[in-house]
Amino acid sequence: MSGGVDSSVTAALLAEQDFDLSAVFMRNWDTKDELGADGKCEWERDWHDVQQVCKLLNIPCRMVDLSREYWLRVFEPALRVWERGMTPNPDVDCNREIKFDALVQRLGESAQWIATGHYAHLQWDDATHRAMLCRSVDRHKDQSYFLAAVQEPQLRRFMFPISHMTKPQLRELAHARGLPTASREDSVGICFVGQKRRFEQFISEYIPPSPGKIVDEHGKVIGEHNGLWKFTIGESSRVSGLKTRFYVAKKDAERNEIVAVPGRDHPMLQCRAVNTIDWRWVWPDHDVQQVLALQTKLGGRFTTKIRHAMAEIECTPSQGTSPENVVLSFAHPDAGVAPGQTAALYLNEWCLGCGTITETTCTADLQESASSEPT
Ligand SMILES: Nc1ncnc2c1ncn2[C@@H]1O[C@H](COP(=O)(O)OP(=O)(O)OP(=O)(O)O)[C@@H](O)[C@H]1O
Repeated sequence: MSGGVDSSVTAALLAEQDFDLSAVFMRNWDTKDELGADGKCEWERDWHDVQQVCKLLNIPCRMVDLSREYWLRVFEPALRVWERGMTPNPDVDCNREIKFDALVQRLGESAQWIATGHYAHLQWDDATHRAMLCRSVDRHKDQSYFLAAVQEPQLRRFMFPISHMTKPQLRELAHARGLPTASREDSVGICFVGQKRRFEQFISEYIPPSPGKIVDEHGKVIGEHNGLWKFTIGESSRVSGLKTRFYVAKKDAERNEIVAVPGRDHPMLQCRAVNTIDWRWVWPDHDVQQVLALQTKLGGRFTTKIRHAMAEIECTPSQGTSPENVVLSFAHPDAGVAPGQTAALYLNEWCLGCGTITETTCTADLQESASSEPT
């Protein structure tokens, strides 16, 4: 339980059934001086709420400290990715490394099943008796994207009891049960950065400034920046001294340069395909050929999701130049796609796994290669 309303309702639903239940709160962050507006650490407030809910439901609860594991396996690797000018997704890594691995190891045999308040659905495949990770009923809240790097042997021990509910239904139920967390706002952003702390201020405590140039698409210097990680691809940004807004099209880590373009519709912002590596298929024996064969068998379409909040893009997966490489070609261009991000692949409702984007191909790249082809 996290202290949020989703895991509170999860516990309440299970408490009404015949389970031998106990709650676990993970403390993932150790910094004592990061206080919220009320003078309490974020995790202290969360732990307090977990205890309140458990008291009401009459279930035992305990705290486990996984801050060391979180630091080593999620936060430090993410810092290295930000430093290289790329965009990691620590929430995907947190599920893979911490909730579905370090926590499971720590609980050992003491827990036969583990339930969380994720909006995702596990369906059981009749033929193989394996769990299929699927979207939840609430499409808007669906969190299967964050679980795309967790593999089936880990997933099969989990339950997602709120997968059939929408958030408004869940809040209603929380109020009806008188849960003290019923009105708690949804958590936003990276799980360890408290809601009130701004991302930039937080990360700048860990990554030193690294000044460099901002150039336009022709390489002309138009401004300066203080660190690649402060800029997000696709984001509109002000360059001091210039009146018009610019959009970040590219971050060049070797030159420590940002390429900015003048309009949101610029061809350098329109991503048409991504090259990905480090694939984690939810069913570990899957590969590109197998998922293409699945589509032939089951029908339907492939889509990819690159950020939680982003709309899905219809795509075609194909084998890249090496066995580790998967290329996802988009049916229509999309903005704001960046190296480092996690691309999850879906076949209809089924989330098949995810890879890490190493390279993007945009409309401008395609125009360039077409114009350089011999006529
Ligand atoms: N610190 C934690 N300790 C134990 N479980 C956690 C913790 N953080 C998250 N979880 C589990 O993972 C689920 C998803 O967490 P996440 O932070 O992504 O979602 P959320 O939608 O904000 O959920 P909630 O409303 O329960 O906080 C939670 O519902 C909870 O079951």
